[in-house]
Amino acid sequence: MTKAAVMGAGSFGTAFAKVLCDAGTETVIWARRGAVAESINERHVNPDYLSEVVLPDGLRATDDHREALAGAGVVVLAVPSQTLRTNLAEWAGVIGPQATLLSLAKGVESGTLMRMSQVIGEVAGADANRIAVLSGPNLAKEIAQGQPTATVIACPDSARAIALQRACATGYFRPYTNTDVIGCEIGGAAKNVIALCCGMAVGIGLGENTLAAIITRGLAEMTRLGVALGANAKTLSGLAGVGDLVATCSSPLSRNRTFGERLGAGESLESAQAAANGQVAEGVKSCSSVRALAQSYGVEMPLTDAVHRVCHEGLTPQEALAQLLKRDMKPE
Ligand SMILES: NC(=O)c1ccc[n+]([C@@H]2O[C@H](COP(=O)([O-])OP(=O)(O)OC[C@H]3O[C@@H](n4cnc5c(N)ncnc54)[C@H](O)[C@@H]3O)[C@@H](O)[C@H]2O)c1
Ligand SMILES: O=P(O)(O)OC[C@H](O)CO
Repeated sequence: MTKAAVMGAGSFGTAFAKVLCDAGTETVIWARRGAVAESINERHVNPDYLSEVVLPDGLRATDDHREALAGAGVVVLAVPSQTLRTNLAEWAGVIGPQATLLSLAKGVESGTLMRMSQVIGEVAGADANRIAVLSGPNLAKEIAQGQPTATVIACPDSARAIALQRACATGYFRPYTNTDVIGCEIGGAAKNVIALCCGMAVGIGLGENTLAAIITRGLAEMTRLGVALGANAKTLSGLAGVGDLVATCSSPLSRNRTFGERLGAGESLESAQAAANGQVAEGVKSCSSVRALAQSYGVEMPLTDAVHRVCHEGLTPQEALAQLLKRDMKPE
């Protein structure tokens, strides 16, 4: 049976490692800190993330990446998108030549404007058929509690996608397959930015009409970008697009929405960052890379542009909102 190595013991790495174990897949999780690995092995608890969840007895943990990766047929990359390149560079030499690389990260790399599958291909020297991405409405805490959840596993090689689907399907976790890696990745990266925007609206004190408008127009702009990059528009209207957009924009569990809410309520970027307690709100960096990617393809993304200007150019959320409403009238 295939062994899976989950590289990263943050919220989603921990929740997904539990899913793999519950699906009957032999799983080892790599944690940066030895104390975290020790706690998972001895007390079946990750003290830093989802600490209220009891992890399966069968989940092994280590802070030694060589030990985690030895013999792994599936390597799950569960680190933030802006550190994936550096992390993977350390690990690439010991990943098996046939292993499937599954990215959980939702972001576009700053500077290179690469999607995560592109970063993985470049750093690991892996063929696109070996690289898969998982994306969908997947709030880690709800998954760890065993709440019914669906997701998408996208890989150009359908057989690998099906093998991954089998490796993580449980009574509460239902993965669908897709070959549209670009659509899934753009959905995952762009919805974090739209969730920041929704959070800002909530922080300002606005209601459901505004949120529905942001979600719907957010979907329109992320679909424009995805299609320009070669995605299938249907992917963006599925779980990895609309699904994730709705979950992230609506849930107080979302780090991106919560971060936006703090900005909307008048907190500074630094103060919102401090309150995040080291947990990643990917949209804060990806708003700039998604915006730059869109600009390079001549795609208009007014909400993403507004979020970038609030996060990085000193505009207040109220000013950004006023500017959005002043844009030229147009047909839907
Ligand atoms: N949390 C969720 O609900 C969720 C769901 C779906 C997808 N994701 C995506 O999964 C990815 C990982 O998210 P997460 O929630 O596990 O994040 P997190 O902040 O909870 O954890 C990040 C993990 O990466 C590790 N790490 C390794 N190298 C690092 C470095 N140089 N800097 C910072 N951290 C480093 C940290 O130790 C930690 O274990 C993100 O791209 C996120 O968008 C998260
Ligand atoms: O907590 P967030 O905002 O990173 O969102 C988590 C997941 O991506 C939701 O699908």
